[in-house]
Amino acid sequence: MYRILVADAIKPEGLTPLMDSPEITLIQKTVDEAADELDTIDALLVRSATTVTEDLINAMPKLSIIARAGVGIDNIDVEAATKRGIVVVNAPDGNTISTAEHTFAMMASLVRHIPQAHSSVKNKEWKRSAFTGTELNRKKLGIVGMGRIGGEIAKRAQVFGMEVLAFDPFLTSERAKAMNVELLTLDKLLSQADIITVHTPLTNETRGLLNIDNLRKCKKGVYLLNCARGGIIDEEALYELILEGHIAGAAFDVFVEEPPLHNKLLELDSVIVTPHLGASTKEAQLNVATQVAEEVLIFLEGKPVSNSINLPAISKEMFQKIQPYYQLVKSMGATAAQCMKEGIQEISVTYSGDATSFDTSILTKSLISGFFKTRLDIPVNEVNAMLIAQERGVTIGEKVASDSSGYKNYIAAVIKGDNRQFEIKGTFVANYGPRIVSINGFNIDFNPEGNLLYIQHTDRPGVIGRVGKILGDHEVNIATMQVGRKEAGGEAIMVLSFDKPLSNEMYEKINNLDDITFMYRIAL
Ligand SMILES: NC(=O)C1=CN([C@@H]2O[C@H](COP(=O)(O)OP(=O)(O)OC[C@H]3O[C@@H](n4cnc5c(N)ncnc54)[C@H](O)[C@@H]3O)[C@@H](O)[C@H]2O)C=CC1
Ligand SMILES: O=C(O)CCC(=O)C(=O)O
Repeated sequence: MYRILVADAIKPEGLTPLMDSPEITLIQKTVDEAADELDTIDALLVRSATTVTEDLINAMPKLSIIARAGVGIDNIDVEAATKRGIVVVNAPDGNTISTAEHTFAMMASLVRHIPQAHSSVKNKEWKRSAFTGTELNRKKLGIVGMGRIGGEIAKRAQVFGMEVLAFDPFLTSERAKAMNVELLTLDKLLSQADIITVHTPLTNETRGLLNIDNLRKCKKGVYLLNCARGGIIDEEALYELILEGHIAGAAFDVFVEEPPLHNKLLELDSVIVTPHLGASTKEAQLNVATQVAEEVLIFLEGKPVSNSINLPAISKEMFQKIQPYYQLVKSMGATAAQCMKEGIQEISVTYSGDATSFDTSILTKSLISGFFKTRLDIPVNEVNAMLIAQERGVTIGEKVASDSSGYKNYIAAVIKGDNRQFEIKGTFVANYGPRIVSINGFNIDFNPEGNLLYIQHTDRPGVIGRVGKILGDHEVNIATMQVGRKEAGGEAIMVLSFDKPLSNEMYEKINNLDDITFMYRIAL
């Protein structure tokens, strides 16, 4: 049974897949109202009203997924979530069109003074010349942040006869050409545009991206819009430059402080505002609610999500391809961790054969999480595996190789420890499952599952029999047993599996036998 806290106003129709699941209880309360039950919550759904801080995350020990019904994730401490192994998902394109349309409506309102004229007429005035506006036709629109929303605004602007300038450090010139926009530096865009609109996320790089210094480079009489996030355009600087008459006016949907109770911009007639309404349409709210509900459901079913902020995106088709290898790599990591009782410096993973036909980074993360899970008592999964390795100074390597040693697919991991190296290789055999096929150069073939005992010993007659006798004398049933060696009379290995974990007594008895070099209990 999973308990999901829906902390903000998310359209109920979109949540139907969650409501219909017998495995799920939906709790529709704010975080404050749910204070007494935060420790029971498995999943948290928010819009922008709830700030998901590290403290809130820590108050929810069972939390495994945070879903943002919208795009911006600046209200979520993603770093704190990642550290805890909590997946963060959003709804990246459900509100794109609504936000682009809202920005466009704001732009038209701004240059034609529609809100001011509206208020004036409602006040029984009839001042026509006071509200003389400017055409959009043949004006230059500067778009800062040419992503999904920026792109939709560009299309609409072109239909209105505008020339579109763009600044986006991640936009290629080919893409800019295809969109028929002129890619410029920020300074050039600022100096050429008649109207400037920002559509970046709010990050450390974009906070104050438009500030007192570079806004002075704008043409006199420029109009500015912020329908992305409060703070991308410095509010103080804008206020000052409007008072100076350098900037003609601005349209803001978003503010540093929301609601903007202490914002001086609201005192200015030439500033028009809306209360963060970009995504507030029936369509967008249904889209984002449906997207996050589906993601949460998929996640709780143990399948990879598509719109994660802190995990690589995996489509359903890709998941089908990758799924067989999940268990294999997890158990490879866990086996290595239990056979290496020392600090480690490096884990490198090599993929060959069919295992190279997709993005393997998620598998490497799974292998690393399998490794650290057995060593740490904090939740470790694909979300925080890399961070955990990095914090412990472990270097991670990933490569592909053409030689798959005769297997259809082949995954090899080498773990370098402080004193020695451990090598493990595995494959997935259709209709048969995951198999470990080599450990430290010994060929072997076993199913990495359950309670295992790995024994390295001298290849001499009677060793296997003596191990078997001790176990038989104590009524311990051996479920499976595989052996491997490099050469007759040298070192050999055996891997046994049991229905129950092997007791300390049994372990000691076998370990004390002659010819045993070393052995490890492995729980998978
Ligand atoms: N007012 C509202 O209700 C809404 C506001 N938003 C805001 O709009 C933002 C953009 O949304 P999308 O277009 O869907 O995101 P997106 O990820 O598709 O586009 C963001 C673009 O910003 C660019 N960018 C990143 N850093 C930059 C920088 N330093 N300078 C210039 N460009 C930079 C990226 O390369 C990307 O192309 C969201 O992050 C969110 O904060 C989104 C939806 C609704
Ligand atoms: O939830 C909302 O209405 C805000 C939407 C938004 O700002 C976003 O999706 O980034």
